[in-house]
Amino acid sequence: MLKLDQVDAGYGRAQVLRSVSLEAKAGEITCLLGRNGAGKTTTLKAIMQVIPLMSGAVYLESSSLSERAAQDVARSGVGYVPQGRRLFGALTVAENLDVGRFTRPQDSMVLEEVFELFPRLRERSQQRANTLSGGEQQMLAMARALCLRPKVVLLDEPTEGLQPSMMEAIRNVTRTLRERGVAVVLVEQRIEAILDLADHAVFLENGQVVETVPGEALRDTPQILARHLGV
Ligand SMILES: Nc1ncnc2c1ncn2[C@@H]1O[C@H](COP(=O)(O)OP(=O)(O)OP(=O)(O)O)[C@@H](O)[C@H]1O
Repeated sequence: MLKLDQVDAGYGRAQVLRSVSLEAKAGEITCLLGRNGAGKTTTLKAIMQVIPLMSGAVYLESSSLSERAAQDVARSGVGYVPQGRRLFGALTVAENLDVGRFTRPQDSMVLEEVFELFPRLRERSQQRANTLSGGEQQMLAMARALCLRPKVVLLDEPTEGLQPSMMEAIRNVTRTLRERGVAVVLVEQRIEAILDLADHAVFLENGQVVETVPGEALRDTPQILARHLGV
């Protein structure tokens, strides 16, 4: 579904990613793991073309996303939920969702479908985003990205700072996306939040992919986590 082929990318002249190749398949959760500063967020930004590639390519199905504008990448089927959520705080829940649907109104999710996934947002549809709890804000950020019915969803630390019940709600929606055939790319610091979700894990170190393992290996072989994350 989504493929990175030997991607080099960074900020200005500072190269962060070095020849990163990975694949995220439909109906699977691919976890990007690595220590602080390993390049996980930078990988998501390179997929979205928020930062330009120095070399290599990113493909969605067979079409190249390289050198497209970020909003074109979103329109062509990649939903991005960045760290920190980036909501419009002064707008209501419903208005934030309208922004999500604005670029492709004809086949975007109707509000009813979004609210089925996130019932809590239905009750708060007229509430301003900046008055929502952290967990509700994360739900809104995910809901907004899902409005365009993406084929691929990139989630950057979606459970960061959330209490367990909210964390579980986010994890459940992530599972639902997998069941619906979406390719999910998940960045998480908290291993316990992804251990049972991962279909594949890709370990990054200093901007390079150092190992890719299936989810079962992650669960059955604790040495893998110890080796790469020191946990
Ligand atoms: N806007 C930026 N300008 C310059 N360098 C940056 C920028 N953003 C990140 N970097 C650098 O790129 C490297 C990778 O950062 P990145 O945020 O991708 O790591 P990460 O694996 O997501 O880390 P974390 O788990 O701490 O979020 C780091 O050395 C970081 O300092």
